[in-house]
Amino acid sequence: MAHVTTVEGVTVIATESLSKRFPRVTALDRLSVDVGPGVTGLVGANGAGKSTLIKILLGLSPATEGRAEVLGLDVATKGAAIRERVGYMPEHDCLPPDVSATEFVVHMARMSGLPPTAARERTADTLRHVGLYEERYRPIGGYSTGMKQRVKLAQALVHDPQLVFLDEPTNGLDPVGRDEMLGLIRRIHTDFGISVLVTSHLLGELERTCDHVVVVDGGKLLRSSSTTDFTQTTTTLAVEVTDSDEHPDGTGAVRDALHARGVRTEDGSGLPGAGHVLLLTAQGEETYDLVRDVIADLGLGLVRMEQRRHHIAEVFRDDGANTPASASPSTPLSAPRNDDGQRKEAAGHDG
Ligand SMILES: Nc1ncnc2c1ncn2[C@@H]1O[C@H](COP(=O)(O)OP(=O)(O)OP(=O)(O)O)[C@@H](O)[C@H]1O
Repeated sequence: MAHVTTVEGVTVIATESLSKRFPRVTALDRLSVDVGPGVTGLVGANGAGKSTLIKILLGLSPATEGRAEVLGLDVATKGAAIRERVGYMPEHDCLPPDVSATEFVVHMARMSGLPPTAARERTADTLRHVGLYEERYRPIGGYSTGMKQRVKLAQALVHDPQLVFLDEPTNGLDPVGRDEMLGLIRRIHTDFGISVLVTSHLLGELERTCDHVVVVDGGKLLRSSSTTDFTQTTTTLAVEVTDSDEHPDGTGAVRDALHARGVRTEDGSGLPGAGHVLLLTAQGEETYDLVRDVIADLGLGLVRMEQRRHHIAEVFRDDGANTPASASPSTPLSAPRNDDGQRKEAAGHDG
């Protein structure tokens, strides 16, 4: 296990062969992973072991085997010290309906040891930061899901932690609410320098938000790498063109013209984020020139021509059994199952 400190570039969370067995289920199975500063996504299907890992890292639930450190503190013996330094946003709705956001967050700040005045000031700042204004004086019971998620986020931040664990913070939010929450999460790190471990079963949103992504399935580590490695630039070119009166299927016309010049293409329409696009392998500058000339000769407009990037979702392939699989043959991924043989809902891509 790496030496752990909060200095940029080294590990803030480290686990070594960490296992958690319940009577019928192995929730974590010899998980060894190091997480550095920044925003890290922990992605996996429902039941993959994400919440279990967070509870162990907070010192709230003992591991069956293995060990883990958070901010250099051993989770088995230093739970209280870890919880002083780490904020936690739980997955499920756990807010008291009859008190206001201000009352609740002040209470949580006081529980964290802040004196009364500091607790009130920090609460006001934090609620403003998460986007709760006048409504912060109303009882939480009348809040929307998005507002409740913001209150849960605020209470995780109010004691100015070095690190926060956010368990499925976008759960139950509509696309706009999800984007707002992801923006807030990003700013937790950029504005305050707080490191973030955020869980989700939606791969696409982690791709946009995180510096680093850890993928777990059936309690096992599938992959841990920087988001840029996940979304590496490939030599595949994505080309999208306009249609014209002469060529009502502009894409088809370009495809035929390229085929006539010996360039193979694929239809990329089914890929995440792709519209009506052609994919082809770039063989250097000549390929760009050829595509440009073909489009110009046909009198079509070029909408975009860009190098395609891998999407994190490509580490998962639906082969009928929702089996996670590798994006490349060089990183084979197993398809472990829990002890009870069940596989829960597979991790999805939110487009
Ligand atoms: N206290 C418990 N007793 C028995 N089994 C448990 C307990 N807590 C979790 N599990 C099981 O351990 C596995 C991992 O659960 P966990 O909640 O960590 O998954 P998760 O990845 O967080 O998914 P979700 O987002 O659905 O909570 C699941 O099969 C779950 O049923």
